[in-house]
Amino acid sequence: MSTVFKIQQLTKFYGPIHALNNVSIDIPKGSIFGLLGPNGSGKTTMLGIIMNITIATSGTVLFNDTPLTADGRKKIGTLLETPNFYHYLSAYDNLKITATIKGIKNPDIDGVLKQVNLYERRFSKFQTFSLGMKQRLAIATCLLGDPEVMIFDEPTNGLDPVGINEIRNLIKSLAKNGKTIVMASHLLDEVEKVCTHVAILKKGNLLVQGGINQIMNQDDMIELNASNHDLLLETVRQIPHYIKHEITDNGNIMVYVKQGTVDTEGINQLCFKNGIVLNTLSLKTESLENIFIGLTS
Ligand SMILES: Nc1ncnc2c1ncn2[C@@H]1O[C@H](COP(=O)(O)OP(=O)(O)OP(=O)(O)O)[C@@H](O)[C@H]1O
Repeated sequence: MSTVFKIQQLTKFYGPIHALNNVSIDIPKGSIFGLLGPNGSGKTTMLGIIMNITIATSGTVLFNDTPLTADGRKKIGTLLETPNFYHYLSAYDNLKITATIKGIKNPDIDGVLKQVNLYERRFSKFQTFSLGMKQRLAIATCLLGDPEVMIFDEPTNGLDPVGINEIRNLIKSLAKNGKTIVMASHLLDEVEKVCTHVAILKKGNLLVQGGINQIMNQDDMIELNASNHDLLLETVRQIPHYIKHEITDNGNIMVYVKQGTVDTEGINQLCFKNGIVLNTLSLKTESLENIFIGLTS
């Protein structure tokens, strides 16, 4: 996978505030790249530097292996804040005006409206749109110049679950059609469901980056319980590839085994051989939220 953005040793000071500390990130072509971090961790600063809006104190950003030029900038669509739309004009007319302001010649407005699934409503007034539709129209403005990369800051901010789902599906379909998406988000569940790659920042430091599967590639967990709790506690240590166990809030036993080795049938047989009848046996996966909290707390 080639790299769209190569961010190298980026450092940013705002006066005494150290917003980014020697951060290096590779953003692969075709990825949906989630930039995560608690408030004030440097996400917006990072996006600003990528877009040449904010000047780095030191470090470099390469776009397709070269420093970002005005021509390169045209290949990047950004949605860092919600654009102003005319409430009494249609989706079509709003996009026509945006294209004129952006100096885009012969914009494919119909094509863009189809991509964001608003073509059927192209002649409806903006004020009749749901929040999700308004945000899809905002994303449509980024698509007007047919960018290679799209950068979003909190793209589902303020949307209800239906709107969030609409944007999630749209982002996935844009990536399927070859766009690279970079998005800053607080919503870990959203990132887990949408992103192919993530980087986690904390106080300007990069904690982890990589493919979502690689980052989520934690040990397997099995939740167990039986009426003979004490005997079960002794037995769990005999489970092949046992690492550790914890007691959960509801009194079950969470057993961690080496990733990819879990054998639920074997665990059931082992318990039964030891005179234990399990009343709970379920395979669990670590959520990105748990990993994030573990890394940032
Ligand atoms: N223009 C500025 N002047 C001074 N300090 C700034 C400026 N912009 C950001 N900062 C500081 O830099 C640090 C990183 O801020 P940044 O907005 O990049 O983080 P963030 O992860 O995007 O936060 P949030 O999730 O709250 O938007 C914070 O301490 C912030 O207060």
